[in-house]
Amino acid sequence: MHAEASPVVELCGVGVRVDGARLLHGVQLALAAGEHLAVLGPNGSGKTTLLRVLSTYRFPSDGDASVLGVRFGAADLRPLRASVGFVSTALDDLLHVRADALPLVAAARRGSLWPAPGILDDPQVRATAQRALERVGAGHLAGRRVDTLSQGERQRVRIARALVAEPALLLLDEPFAGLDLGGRESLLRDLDALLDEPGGPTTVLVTHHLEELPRGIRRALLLREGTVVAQGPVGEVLRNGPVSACFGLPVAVESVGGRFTARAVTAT
Ligand SMILES: Nc1ncnc2c1ncn2[C@@H]1O[C@H](COP(=O)(O)OP(=O)(O)OP(=O)(O)O)[C@@H](O)[C@H]1O
Repeated sequence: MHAEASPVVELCGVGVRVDGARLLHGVQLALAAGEHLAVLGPNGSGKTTLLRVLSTYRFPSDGDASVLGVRFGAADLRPLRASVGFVSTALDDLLHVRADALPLVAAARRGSLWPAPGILDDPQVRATAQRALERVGAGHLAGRRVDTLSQGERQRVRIARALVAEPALLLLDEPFAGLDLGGRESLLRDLDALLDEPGGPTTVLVTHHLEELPRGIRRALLLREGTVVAQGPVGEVLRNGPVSACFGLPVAVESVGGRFTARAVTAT
């Protein structure tokens, strides 16, 4: 078990190389319990690779990594995985599943995709799964078949499946991909509430878009070509200079009421 004071995430000089390609290089990161981080960067900058390291499924080629107090290479990482929720449409197992949301969420509590017959007979399992749906504003979807849900609704079911195991670390890879403006804003509100929960999971959210940061995320890390361009409090990192350097074009960043917007600046 990890000590209470251990950082949730600690990366020291972490690099990932695959077949001679350098996907990440020299990443330093420390996250304490309750600190939420946004990882931003252009396509191919290494965001998903970083999440895979944090999920413990990608072992770094260089440097030291610890998640929830367990150091990579020093202990079996598999038991740790139950405490890390990883939500990604790339791992999409929910697109064609002909089952209702509630048993699917309950199944995730046992680490499986397909709900075993009678899984909801246990009132505690049922209540836990219902609560996980409610935490992401999806309690009303409990009896809906997942393959009939909209993108935004299905995304909530994915997040509920991650939450039902009570993870200490929640990794969200582009949670707003495919959502329209209303869907994005609605999911943002639900994530805001989740991030504000006392004792809720430390969350790392990957996105390309500054507009997609819940207010509860107070730290940001900018990646470009596998290297950290800047990291720190959102108010310091999400500024014209660092964001322009990260995306490789002049960008004007604005912040209104804790939300950010970015637009490319064209020469007139
Ligand atoms: N197994 C692999 N072998 C070689 N290169 C890889 C492998 N996996 C990823 N890459 C490359 O590593 C780079 C970083 O990929 P990654 O998916 O982490 O980027 P990303 O920032 O999440 O991109 P996107 O925003 O497009 O999803 C990309 O150039 C990608 O092509």
